[in-house]
Amino acid sequence: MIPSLIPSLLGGGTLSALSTNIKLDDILSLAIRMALIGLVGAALRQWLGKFRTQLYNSFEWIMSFLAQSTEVQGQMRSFRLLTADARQSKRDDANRLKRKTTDNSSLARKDATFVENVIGQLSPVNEQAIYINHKGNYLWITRKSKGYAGLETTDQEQHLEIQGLAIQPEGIKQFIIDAHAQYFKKTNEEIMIFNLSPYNGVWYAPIYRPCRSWSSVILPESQKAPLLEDVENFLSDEEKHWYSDRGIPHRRGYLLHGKPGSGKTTLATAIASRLGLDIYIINPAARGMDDGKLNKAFRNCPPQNMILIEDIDCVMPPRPRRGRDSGGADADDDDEDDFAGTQDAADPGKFGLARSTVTLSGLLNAIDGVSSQEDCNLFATTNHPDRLDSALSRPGRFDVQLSFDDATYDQAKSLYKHFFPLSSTKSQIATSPAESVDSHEKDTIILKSNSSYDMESEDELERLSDEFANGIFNLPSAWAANTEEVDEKNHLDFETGTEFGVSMAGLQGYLLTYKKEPRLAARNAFEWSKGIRKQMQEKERKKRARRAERIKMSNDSIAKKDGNVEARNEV
Ligand SMILES: Nc1ncnc2c1ncn2[C@@H]1O[C@H](COP(=O)(O)OP(=O)(O)OP(=O)(O)O)[C@@H](O)[C@H]1O
Repeated sequence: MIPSLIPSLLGGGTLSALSTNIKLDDILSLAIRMALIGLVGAALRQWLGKFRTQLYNSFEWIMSFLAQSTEVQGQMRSFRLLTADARQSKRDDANRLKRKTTDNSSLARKDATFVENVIGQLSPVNEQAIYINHKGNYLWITRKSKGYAGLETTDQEQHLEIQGLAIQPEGIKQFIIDAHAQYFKKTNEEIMIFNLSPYNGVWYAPIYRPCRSWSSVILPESQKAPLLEDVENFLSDEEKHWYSDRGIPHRRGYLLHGKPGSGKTTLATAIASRLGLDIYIINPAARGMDDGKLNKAFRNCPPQNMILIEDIDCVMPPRPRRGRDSGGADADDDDEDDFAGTQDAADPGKFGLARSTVTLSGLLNAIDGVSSQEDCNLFATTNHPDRLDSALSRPGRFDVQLSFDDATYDQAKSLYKHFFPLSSTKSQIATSPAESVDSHEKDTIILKSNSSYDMESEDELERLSDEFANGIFNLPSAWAANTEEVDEKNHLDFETGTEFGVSMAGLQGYLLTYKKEPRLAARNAFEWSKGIRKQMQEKERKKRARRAERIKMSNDSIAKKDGNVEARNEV
């Protein structure tokens, strides 16, 4: 009946009726089917489950999942390609660092990276639902934002709305579980590092880095082993219950302090690698930071991980410049420009971010306020422990403190041996059964198999490492026989008796220039350290001259004041 009415509705002529008769039937049946689907859909939609990405950065990891699922990418008809999204969804696979490509040109590598990271990682546009079939469950995902038209909104103002069918109650849940698992998936050889957005205090997508092997951190075992044990013990269930039974917040702080480039961050990374912890890095002095964002960052950091505050002294207000202001002779003005407080307030800085306004009380509150995260290790590093407020070292905040210094003679030797291991060791490790090799030591193996020099014997390695360390510390070769005496001479120039120090980072930089020439590295060490010595002496000379100048100016000004007083008295 209905089909027969249509031709007349369309104008009724015989011609049109004849030519459209079959097509109209098709169209009609299609329309009826669509109407039915619409009706069923509308009915089902009444029962849809809904999820909004507002918790635990779920916006980030679901976007990342959408960007990396080939199934979803194939279904995506409308998309946007923004660098911000690409960064967000990028999975910076640490294994890529180790991957070998047949075409080794940097252009080919760049192309491959671009294809992997950007093309094929498309993000949905706002307000347009994408329909996906995730493991047989139908889902509607809509990206929404509270931003203003035409303006790119920040992550915080955006969310995803996920809808699923009521008859598939597990659909949304399964999708969220899978998206979460993929985002936080890492291999045993990777470590996840999270950085904080200074715009809104939300954790960015993680970057993946190869684990730092325990043996590559060259510090006395008596220094690093107890620290590892302490962290491991703290994270154990037993310890957690102990704290909770006594109503004590389950937190522990570790302060690593000392000279730059001495291995503070490296040790923290090696501990995280060893215990499989993710690292959440906070830089309170970064532009855009304030107490609120700092607090939020701490709260949103998942438990059983490591929070790492780099250069914690940067939140302290700048000290008065004693030397200049009061004429004191002990001012050290070499390093006064790294405080948050010295950032130029008027300068809008990169991306219009204002200078950090994080306060000491804000930091203390974030660390151990009532609402602060528990069950986390807090690591902080500083080159200036003397600048820290005593409130920070109050018991319960940074209970474990570890001091780091410039390289010692023994460390220099060990670093040399780490760089140029014996070729025989290489074959020994390479032929051992895979399972017997500690996974954390694997990078050492890579280092060995990449080296193309030949070290003849253990004796030669010992002799060259001595030559290297003697060269660095300007010691005659005889000193190597008496290590106790050498230890006493660490950080002193043998000839002049003046202080001399070189960081492990500095030694590493030097050895990197001789990757395949162990003998040359040992032979030239003295010349290299002589250059450093000269630079240090020059720096010291300038510092003394500046001090003398300040003292003179101060004395002149006192004399002038006294002269004025005397003149007035005479008048
Ligand atoms: N003890 C060490 N053992 C092995 N490598 C080290 C050691 N100390 C420093 N290095 C090397 O030097 C570089 C810098 O080290 P790291 O960042 O850990 O120093 P840091 O003490 O945290 O410095 P800063 O105070 O300037 O942040 C790294 O590449 C690391 O490999």
